[in-house]
Amino acid sequence: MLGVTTLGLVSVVIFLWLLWRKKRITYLEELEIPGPKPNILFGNMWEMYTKGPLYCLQKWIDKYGKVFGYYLGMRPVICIADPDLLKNIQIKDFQNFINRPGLFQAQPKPGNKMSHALTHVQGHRWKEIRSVLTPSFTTGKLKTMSSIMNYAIQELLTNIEKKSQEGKPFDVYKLYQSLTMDVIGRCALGIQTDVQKSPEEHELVKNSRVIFSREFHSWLTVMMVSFPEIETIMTKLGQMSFKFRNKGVNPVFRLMSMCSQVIQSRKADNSKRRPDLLQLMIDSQNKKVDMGKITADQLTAGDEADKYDEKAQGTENGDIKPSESNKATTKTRGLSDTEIEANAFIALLAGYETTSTALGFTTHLLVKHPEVQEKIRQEVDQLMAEEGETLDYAKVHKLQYLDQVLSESLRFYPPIYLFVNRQASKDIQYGSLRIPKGMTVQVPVYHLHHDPNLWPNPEKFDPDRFSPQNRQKNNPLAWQPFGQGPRNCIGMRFAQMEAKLALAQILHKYRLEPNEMTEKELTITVRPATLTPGKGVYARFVPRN
Ligand code: HEM
Repeated sequence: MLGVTTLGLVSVVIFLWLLWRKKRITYLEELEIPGPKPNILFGNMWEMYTKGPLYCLQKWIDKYGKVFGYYLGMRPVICIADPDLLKNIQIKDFQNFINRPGLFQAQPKPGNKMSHALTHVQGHRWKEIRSVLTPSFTTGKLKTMSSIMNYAIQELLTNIEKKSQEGKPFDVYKLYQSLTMDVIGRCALGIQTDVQKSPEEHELVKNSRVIFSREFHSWLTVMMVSFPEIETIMTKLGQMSFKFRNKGVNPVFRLMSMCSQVIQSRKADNSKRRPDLLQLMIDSQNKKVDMGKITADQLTAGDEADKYDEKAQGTENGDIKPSESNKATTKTRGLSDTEIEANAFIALLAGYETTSTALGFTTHLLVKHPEVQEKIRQEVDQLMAEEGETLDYAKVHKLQYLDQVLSESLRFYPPIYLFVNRQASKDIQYGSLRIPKGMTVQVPVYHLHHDPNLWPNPEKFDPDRFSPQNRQKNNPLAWQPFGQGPRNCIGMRFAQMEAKLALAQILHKYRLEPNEMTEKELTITVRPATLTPGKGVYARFVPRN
């Protein structure tokens, strides 16, 4: 009797659960947004898992157009590959799309430190934290950082020389990972690590590599998004698998605790003050941040002149209006200890992963295009002959062709392809498209970058797309390696300067040629949000005479 009752109850629960799921996966249909048919268990995640997200998103764009909906598990997503619509969402109506939703996981729970990191923090607090961190990336700060970057780049060059002399092919992507960890450690947190002395062994890089090691093609990701009910269990399993691959140590906790030690030691000793990101966060604790003065435009990282100027009034970009909350705010509290820790941690990871990947991708493209290498070399040689061999912020800005090459490399291989997402904070209508409150809007960065209507002959690597004359023809919203709008990448100018300083100095010293390990077509590993060279990046570094 008890058995029958239990069976009945279980059946009812399963029935209601399936009913709930059925309701969820008809949501986009109710909104009349076209898209692939979802499955009651996995939404459209199963197809993405088996065929890969790059393939699926392209197929769906081809079939349903530049605005379509699909289900990442149970989460409905509106994917928008139309730059005009994106301009509204990311820039004009930014105040209604401030938040970046978690895609594969719900937002970290409030107790989780990561919920305080700039990448995850929500609403008004995001603006406050971003306004504290933004001055770390002003022109003045970048100018002082170029010498620190150069110092680290010399160590990279020494490593390349040593490896080349050993005579065996080596993966230069790994050397780039140590470089970018070294640079971000020095520039953001003021720590001098010997990370480049032992590029394959250092604890900082080893832990970070594990954190970024998960692939999109992972059953954990599929289960996490498809069954939000068991997200906590899946998160625990994810942590266990991290620990398993990292000799029993949770790499997130390890890096967090390293950051915490650095913060404590800086706070304890005033003589350790430095003009860096960490110091700005610590100093904010004794101040009130005046949000009344800060506009959305000032928070947008851009490669033109500084926007973060206390005296600046109004907006430089006519499309960005100061938001309601900007107008209304007054002085607010600085960063708490937890916020400092979370943001030190995220700066370390963000500064390390993407910039090294961009350097790796660009190196591969340069090996394939010796004529492009040669043009950069001529530009660098000429600049160095006229202004000396030590490069700095101002000199790097004169390397116009190198800038074109980096922009084209970031178009061709955007290191981040599935992270530029926004969440609607209220119902909003664009023509026949209704975006309801809470909906996730996704920018398919890779596909925008390879859209033949936006980039003629998109599979051709052609730095001339970004020449001063041609640049004006490009739709600015069609180039999103760093996202767009006030929530774009805060480290954009930092990353560009670091990559250009490194490339200029490598090419001044070496000619890059293919060797027996160089892949004709680079294997790309598709991770949940990033693309990385799957089998490393190999080149012969031939010293110039
Ligand atoms: C080539 C290198 C880099 C690439 C391709 C890149 C790409 C991105 C992208 C696509 C976003 C999301 C933007 C959006 O949603 O509109 C982002 C956000 C972010 N990036 Fe980067 N990034 C790079 C380097 C860096 C560096 C060096 C740092 C730190 C110094 C950094 C820190 C951050 C942070 C903190 C955010 C979150 C910003 C916010 O939500 O306000 N990134 N990045």
